[in-house]
Amino acid sequence: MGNVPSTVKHCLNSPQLLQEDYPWLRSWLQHDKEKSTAQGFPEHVKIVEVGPRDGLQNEKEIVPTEIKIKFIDMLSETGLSVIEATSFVSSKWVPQMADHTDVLKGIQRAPHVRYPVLTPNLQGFHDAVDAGATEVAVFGSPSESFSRKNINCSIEESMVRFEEVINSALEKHVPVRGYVSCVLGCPHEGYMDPIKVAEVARRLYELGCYEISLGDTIGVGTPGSMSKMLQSVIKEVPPRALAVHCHDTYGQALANILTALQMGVSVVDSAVAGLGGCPYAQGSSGNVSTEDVLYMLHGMGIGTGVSLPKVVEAGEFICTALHRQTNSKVAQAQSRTL
Ligand SMILES: CC(C)(COP(=O)([O-])OP(=O)([O-])OC[C@H]1O[C@@H](n2cnc3c(N)ncnc32)[C@H](O)[C@@H]1OP(=O)([O-])[O-])[C@@H](O)C(=O)NCCC(=O)NCCSC(=O)C[C@@](C)(O)CC(=O)[O-]
Repeated sequence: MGNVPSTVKHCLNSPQLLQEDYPWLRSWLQHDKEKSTAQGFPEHVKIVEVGPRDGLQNEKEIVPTEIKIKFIDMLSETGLSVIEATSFVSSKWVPQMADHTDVLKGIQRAPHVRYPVLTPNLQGFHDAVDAGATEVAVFGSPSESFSRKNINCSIEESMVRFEEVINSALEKHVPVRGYVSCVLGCPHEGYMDPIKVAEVARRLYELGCYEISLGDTIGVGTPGSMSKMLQSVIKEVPPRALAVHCHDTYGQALANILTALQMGVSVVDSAVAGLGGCPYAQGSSGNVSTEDVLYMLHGMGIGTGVSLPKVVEAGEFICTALHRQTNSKVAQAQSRTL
């Protein structure tokens, strides 16, 4: 094994799926004849790619619209089934998303891909539908302070707005996803009571959101706090309707995701190259990188339908455009190895 690059040595027990990503690994990989999905984990995980929205919304320099469009078009070729494209929020609040209509109209929609967009209120919802959105997401928080800082209203006011959006959306047969931010900690209030998290998740679910994404917005969670929070949320919302959305500020994201998968969650939000951060959550770093999530899942024999090499390519494209190094460990390892 002397000539085997160190990044590859780590893969020696990895199963079939990782070999499909990287045929050049095949000669080094031990062939495990048995079905190698790790026990207690789902066989398939849906990845929700949030790079074009959560990944870019906090970028100081405005990313040209054509770069965003090309980025999304590249992601559409990777096998991803959901790519969050942009957000219909106030351009005074988030200037980076001001080109939402042009982005949504400019992308080449692949038939197997859904392109949800964020809509905090009815104005955003109507603008989104006029621009061609066929799926939207509302975003709330169990933290009163974060709600006011992020969407300029109290939790109760936000629920009224979300109900309006959800009712209008359902009338038009537009599915709505619900985010709950700061589920493992808030930049303003610190510890978040899992009961409060569960309450907001339940309300969004009861209002008609088909899926609730639980966001560790500032990436402070650990497998312990993730497990405690999920135990509480699962009492109110079934795990099949839950997703986890982990930022990687403290390097805990993959461990937190693994914990969620063991508890029955099978939808994971991530951003190519680990881009991202919330403009109203100081100190938050990027999302967990899609490349790293795919590498872990495929290495465990869990299917995603997504091509890791194509995602790495999309990551290289956007990092070049942003004049930035990737945050993905897998992409970094690839560039050292190849
Ligand atoms: C929610 C608002 C719009 C309320 O903004 P507001 O200022 O309170 O709204 P308002 O109703 O008082 O209206 C004031 C002005 O905003 C306009 N306005 C009103 N609504 C819209 C709209 N939808 N789109 C465009 N413009 C809008 C409205 O037309 C008016 O314009 P003016 O008359 O002054 O010219 C504002 O606070 C906002 O845009 N916030 C930005 C929130 C945001 O995008 N945050 C980041 C995403 S959330 C996140 O990152 C967390 C998440 C989801 O990723 C999960 C995680 O990581 O954990």
